[in-house]
Amino acid sequence: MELSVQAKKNFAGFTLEADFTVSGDRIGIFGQSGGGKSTLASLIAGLHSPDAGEICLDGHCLYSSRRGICVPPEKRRIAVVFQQPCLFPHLDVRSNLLYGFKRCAPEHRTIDFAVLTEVLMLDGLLERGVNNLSGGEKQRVALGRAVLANPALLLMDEPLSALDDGLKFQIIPYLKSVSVEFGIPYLFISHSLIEMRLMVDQVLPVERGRILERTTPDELARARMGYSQVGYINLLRLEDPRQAGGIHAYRWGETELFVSAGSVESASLFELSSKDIIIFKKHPEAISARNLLKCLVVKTFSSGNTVGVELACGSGRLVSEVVAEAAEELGIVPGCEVFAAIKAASFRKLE
Ligand SMILES: Nc1ncnc2c1ncn2[C@@H]1O[C@H](COP(=O)(O)OP(=O)(O)OP(=O)(O)O)[C@@H](O)[C@H]1O
Repeated sequence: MELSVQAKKNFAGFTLEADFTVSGDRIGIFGQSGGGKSTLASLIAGLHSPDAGEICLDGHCLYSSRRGICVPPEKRRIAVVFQQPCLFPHLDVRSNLLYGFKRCAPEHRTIDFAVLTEVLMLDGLLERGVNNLSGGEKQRVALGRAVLANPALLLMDEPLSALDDGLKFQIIPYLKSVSVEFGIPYLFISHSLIEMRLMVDQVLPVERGRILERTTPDELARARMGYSQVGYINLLRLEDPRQAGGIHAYRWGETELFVSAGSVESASLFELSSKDIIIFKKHPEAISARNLLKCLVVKTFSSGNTVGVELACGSGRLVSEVVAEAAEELGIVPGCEVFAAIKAASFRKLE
């Protein structure tokens, strides 16, 4: 997918100015509340018109003030999924889904209904009224309906914000798999950096109506580390859990990690803040932290007043954070060996 936007939109007290071209299948628009993300999305989808400019998707002009073009929303082949799933309350799941087909020109009706409902795990719910669904199930129906329209672009505006963490991280694999399975590129809008890192390959940060330089979600997380109270969030998929005393032991590549949260049932995604990893230059004799990992410093980077230290622990990577003076005093430079201590309680289970 290639999207180019040169557009200006003025509201009283707010101006959005966008000038970018992106290509790729999983693109994020990230920024704090009020920055202009939804305004940008509405210009792309055609829900609002720019004051001036040009918007093109895959070489087709959707809007051009100069050429007097403004393709109506239903003709843009852009499906939108909002924060709150807007389903028809009087229709069951099947009829809500099939509404997507109706929005689709016959020549584009190529998405296989049975395959889609299987990918989204909706096949057991088709006869159910949508009022009897959980929030996550409703959002999967909204997504299915959008996908059945076989759009050239799926535009998701904060689709996970209304869900609690457990559901959110369960839904993310569905969101990604429909894109892969049916070859539908998406633009994913969120103010959550973790969602960005799990959902997209490239990010356009939006700040006070301006679109900043494109980056990767991980680079963005590193750049913001020193300015964030939560630091850089390491995302670890831990596997093969087992009970170990009162806590749990998980396999992380070649390493075993001890974690207070969790269960013995299945692999899970955990977060671990860069602030919760303590670096020792020498082996500490006796510490209370349950995890002590021998690591190699791969890279260091600055962010605010802190230094990010990228550590290789076998095939796994972690980012720790130390104040600049500590990094200098300890001589933490790429290539040196260190020990990383992590308390079992520092891991937070996401799914
Ligand atoms: N129709 C409108 N009329 C007037 N002002 C508007 C309109 N739509 C948005 N705005 C203003 O434009 C600014 C950007 O809003 P927008 O919804 O695009 O931000 P956002 O980044 O999506 O925020 P959030 O994450 O809170 O949804 C805000 O100051 C908002 O009040």
